[in-house]
Amino acid sequence: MYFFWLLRSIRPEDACLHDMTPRTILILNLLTATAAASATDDDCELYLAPSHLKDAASHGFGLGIFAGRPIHAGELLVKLNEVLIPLYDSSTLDATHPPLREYLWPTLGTLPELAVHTNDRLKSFWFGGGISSMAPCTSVNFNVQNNAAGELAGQPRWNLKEDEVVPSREDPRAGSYSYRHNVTYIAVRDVARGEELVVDCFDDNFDGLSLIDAKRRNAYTRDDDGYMCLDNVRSGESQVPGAGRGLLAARSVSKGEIIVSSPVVPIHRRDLQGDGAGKTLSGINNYQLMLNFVFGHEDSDLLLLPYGPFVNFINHPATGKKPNAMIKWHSAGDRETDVSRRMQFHHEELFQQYAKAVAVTHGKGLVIDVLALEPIEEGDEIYIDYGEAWTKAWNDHVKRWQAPSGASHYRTADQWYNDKLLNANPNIVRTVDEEKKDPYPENLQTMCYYDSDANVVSVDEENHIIYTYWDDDSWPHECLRPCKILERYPDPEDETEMMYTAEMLHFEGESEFWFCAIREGRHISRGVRYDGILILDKPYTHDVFLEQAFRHEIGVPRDFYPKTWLRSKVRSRKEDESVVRSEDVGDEFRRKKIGEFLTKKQVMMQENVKSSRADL
Ligand SMILES: C[S@@+](CC[C@H](N)C(=O)[O-])C[C@H]1O[C@@H](n2cnc3c(N)ncnc32)[C@H](O)[C@@H]1O
Repeated sequence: MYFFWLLRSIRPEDACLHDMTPRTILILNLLTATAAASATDDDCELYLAPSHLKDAASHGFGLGIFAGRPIHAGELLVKLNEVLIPLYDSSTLDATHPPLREYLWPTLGTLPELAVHTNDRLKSFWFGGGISSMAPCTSVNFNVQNNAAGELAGQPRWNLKEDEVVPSREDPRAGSYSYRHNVTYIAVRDVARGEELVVDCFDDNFDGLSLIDAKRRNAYTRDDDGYMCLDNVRSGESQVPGAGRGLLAARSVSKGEIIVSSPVVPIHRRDLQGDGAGKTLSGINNYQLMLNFVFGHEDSDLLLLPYGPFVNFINHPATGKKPNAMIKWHSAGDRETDVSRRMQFHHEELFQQYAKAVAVTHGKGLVIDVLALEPIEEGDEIYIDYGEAWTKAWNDHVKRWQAPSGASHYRTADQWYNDKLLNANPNIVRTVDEEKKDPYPENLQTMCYYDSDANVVSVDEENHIIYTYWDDDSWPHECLRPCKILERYPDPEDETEMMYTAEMLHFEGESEFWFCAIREGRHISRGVRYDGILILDKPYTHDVFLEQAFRHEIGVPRDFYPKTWLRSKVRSRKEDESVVRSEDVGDEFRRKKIGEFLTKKQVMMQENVKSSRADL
């Protein structure tokens, strides 16, 4: 049963992983960790370099992530463990299709527990730097797969490692960074040294054949154009009290050395603002949490989101401490390059464009370098100066902060699970009758996975339609909805386990066209196992939705932004005809088409719902 819990998010099509138990995966992880340790000093475990695939397959642009040593099937790429930034109710992103849209993933399917927080479940996304954003994706011939919050590799489902990373709701830091991290990938087959990482997605445009071609190419070496080793850093708990995670040096770095580099994706400031439609962005400054992770300047509407590995972890130093690093634009120097236009990763011509045009330019990368300002020892945290505007905003925020009512008792669902794991009998969910005597905290609700394809098995004496859906081979993880637990009884096949009867409930404002909408009648599921029931935060109750949560971009020095990007300059000058506009950028520079953001099954389900409603 426990094994099933761990494996439940593996889809049937992922045949190679199907054959592996979590135990096998764990053993493989241990074995491969040893292999990694024995790599020679010259080897860089993982590196960035111009992507062969994006060049060959007309599929995106710029840099890719490469294996500097062989990676074995089942190995978890723990090193590249990224912060997960959620975006909620982001209907504007759909309408304008900014470049950022191509770096986002749907929460439904992979992380439905994030989607259930908001009204519009199809408009909530997650962003992760590193592999999630840089690796090309394909539905065939991929070599790594998202580890969906740690489930595949036998890690705890709830991706909080240390409880103290989450601030108390009484603290002004509440909701100011993502509490979710540990976005990792697992190798689904052996990956050769020098091979580019390619992730699993539902994009059919890219058949993966070029991957075979790319595998034949020689591995890059440190001297090659665009090679950037990722071994200098790792993520870990920040040394700034209460600041969450931070970027730590994994080896000593000399003054003047480039610690890590990252491409950035341009975003228009309005794309992180609320459109007034949803409840999500109702705070004092009305911004998505993502604002706290982007670079920007108060005189510009152009924001830059770093999407390379590790860079989203960099903090501002604690009061009284100095930054030991700074960002600068990447420079390839005067070297002649034979890297093609598509593979080029730093398009300085964007400096000649207006902010408005840059913000809608798909596929032309810019790269920043993080430069050491002083010698940095292994284990030291790497800090950059977030700038005066940020520091003032932060200090004002701390002064203004008033803990919301009930803050001292507040626990997120993740924390609640962590507490619960410490107690006996963790696998019991309370029935409605038990809840009357022993309620769950007010901000939490019971939610059940639900299969809209479930078959009616009977109608009970009160005319309730009874469905059963539990099927170990096809985990119905697309649909998650509030439910109440009517009864609990021992599993007839294994008396040590419990089964549940649950009634599915409606979401507030649920659309009848949603493919997870409940069909007619009361929907009561029998035979639900513990794995099918989650205790989750009620919509809009999580710290990330706090009205007064801190929101401010990371400030760049004024001279870091070219004049064309600054608001005052644009206003005071007529548009220059020689300035390149976004229309000049062809479609071939788009990163990837993740199109509908729904899985194929979800699209089919949605169409079925619509056509069956139309027939009525
Ligand atoms: C780009 S993120 C850095 C990564 C972040 N620490 C995390 O765990 O996701 C920026 C956020 O980190 C926190 N932070 C960074 N430097 C800080 C500092 N000196 N003091 C307090 N909070 C800080 C703030 O919440 C800020 O909005």
